[in-house]
Amino acid sequence: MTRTLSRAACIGGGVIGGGWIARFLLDGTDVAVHDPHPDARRIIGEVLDNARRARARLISAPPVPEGRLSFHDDIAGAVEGAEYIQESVPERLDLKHKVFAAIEAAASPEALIGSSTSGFKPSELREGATHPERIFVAHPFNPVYLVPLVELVGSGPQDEAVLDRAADILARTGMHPLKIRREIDAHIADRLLEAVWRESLWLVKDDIATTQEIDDAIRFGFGLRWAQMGLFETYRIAGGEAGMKHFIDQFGPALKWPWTKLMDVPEMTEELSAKIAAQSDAQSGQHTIRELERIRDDNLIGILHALRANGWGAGETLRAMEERAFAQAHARAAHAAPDPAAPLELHRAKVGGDWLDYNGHMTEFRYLQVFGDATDAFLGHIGMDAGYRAQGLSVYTVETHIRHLAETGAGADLTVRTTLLGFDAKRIRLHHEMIDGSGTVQATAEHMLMHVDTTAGRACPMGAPLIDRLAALAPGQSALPAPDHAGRPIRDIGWPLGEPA
Ligand SMILES: NC(=O)C1=CN([C@@H]2O[C@H](COP(=O)(O)OP(=O)(O)OC[C@H]3O[C@@H](n4cnc5c(N)ncnc54)[C@H](O)[C@@H]3O)[C@@H](O)[C@H]2O)C=CC1
Ligand SMILES: C[N+](C)(C)CC(=O)CC(=O)[O-]
Repeated sequence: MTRTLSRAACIGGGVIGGGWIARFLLDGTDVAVHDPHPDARRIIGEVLDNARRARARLISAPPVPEGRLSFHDDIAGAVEGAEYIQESVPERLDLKHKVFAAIEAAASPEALIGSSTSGFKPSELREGATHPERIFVAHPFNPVYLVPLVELVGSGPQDEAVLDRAADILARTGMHPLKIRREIDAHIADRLLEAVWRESLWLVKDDIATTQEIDDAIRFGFGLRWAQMGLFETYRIAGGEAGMKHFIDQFGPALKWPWTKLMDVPEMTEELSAKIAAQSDAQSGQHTIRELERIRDDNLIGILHALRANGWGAGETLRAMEERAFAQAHARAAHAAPDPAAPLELHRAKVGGDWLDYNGHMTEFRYLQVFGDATDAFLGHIGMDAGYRAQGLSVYTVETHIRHLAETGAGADLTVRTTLLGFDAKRIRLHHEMIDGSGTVQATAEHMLMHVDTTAGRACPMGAPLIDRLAALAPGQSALPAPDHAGRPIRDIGWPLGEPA
């Protein structure tokens, strides 16, 4: 299992700093924050609420125990003992220099210092620094707790090692680090975004389109394509069978046509600013910013889930993050020391909003998912880990009986209590009880598992440590009262009609 960053410091906890804080905390890292804003705790708390909600919907693995959040009156207090420091103060170079000076005065010499800057180059950020080589750009995207990209920029080849260390740390939090080859104002993504932004300002200024119409042109059209194939792959397809070469031959000359004002920025007068703000209010003013954040988050999660299902782009980053969360959960289960004379609590889950069916209840396959994950947690607990499976040995479920006992709704915090109902050389019989936060039993499941030689494709006796761990659990587990429904089939209701049941 890869190691979680133990302590991070976040200097600045606004829109972006708040997102960083959430990403680190929800990954189990302790986060020390300095932000002089009088409402910093409230604002960060609200961002965290949205981030927790999003994370529970994003990945089905049991949540990693959150890190500890602490607030500090000065930068020195926040950076003390931090392995990784992220600066997210307003985009002013003089302010960033002051902040770096305060960080350097108190931070450990090994600590990495990333800056969220959208536009400044590392060489500018480093002016006056005592250890300039460890200051680099780590430019994230809003919301930082959901969007995986982070652009990493150094000042030259000598910074490779620092960027590699940062990439390793940030990849472990589920990010997709993109190392930029050479420093440049506004890195890669903001240069692209600024081009679209400048054209959009012209369209509003010249009364060609409103903010709503421009957003529709993006979200009903090319914006849908960008999340999955970007620009060049999309245009390759647009070249037809002849591909990119044909595309360039056809549309290359258009770049000389008067389609674009990209080199020319409209002056941001009071009038233009007020016009944009009024149109934006008309477009979205019915929602609070926090509501808009939740709408955005739910849509992003849906897109990420679709990409994960297709094994594509940012979906691959999500899959890796989820696998890591499951591996951490299984490792926790393997090291857990629950009372062997009581049902074993080895798995937890939260019901995501997209887990519901048309009745507003948790949909059927999610029950099997939660019970399946609880079985995996149990198997991890008795020592069936990746190393065991690598020997060509595993466990297959050969029979399942689920009872649905309550109307499990969105947001329910589920705990699964597992009882070992029996085992022999090749089989394990398990009972799971799924309870919600109030202790109400939502569902139960009984499974028969078969130990198999996966290469030969047939059942075979279990090896150590499984059989030894099962034997150790047996005295306590067999003393528990067996559930009265254990071993019962679904009740006969009489068939053909009229025949006694
Ligand atoms: N907002 C965005 O969409 C993005 C912003 N960024 C970059 O992130 C950085 C921060 O931007 P935002 O979060 O949008 O700004 P913001 O204005 O929302 O937050 C800045 C925070 O820094 C705090 N602050 C001010 N002086 C401070 C100091 N001396 N020490 C500690 N905290 C201090 C403020 O109280 C505020 O909470 C900027 O460099 C920006 O370019 C990067 C990606 C996206
Ligand atoms: C507008 N912005 C330049 C601050 C945007 C970014 O830096 C990245 C983002 O999240 O769009």
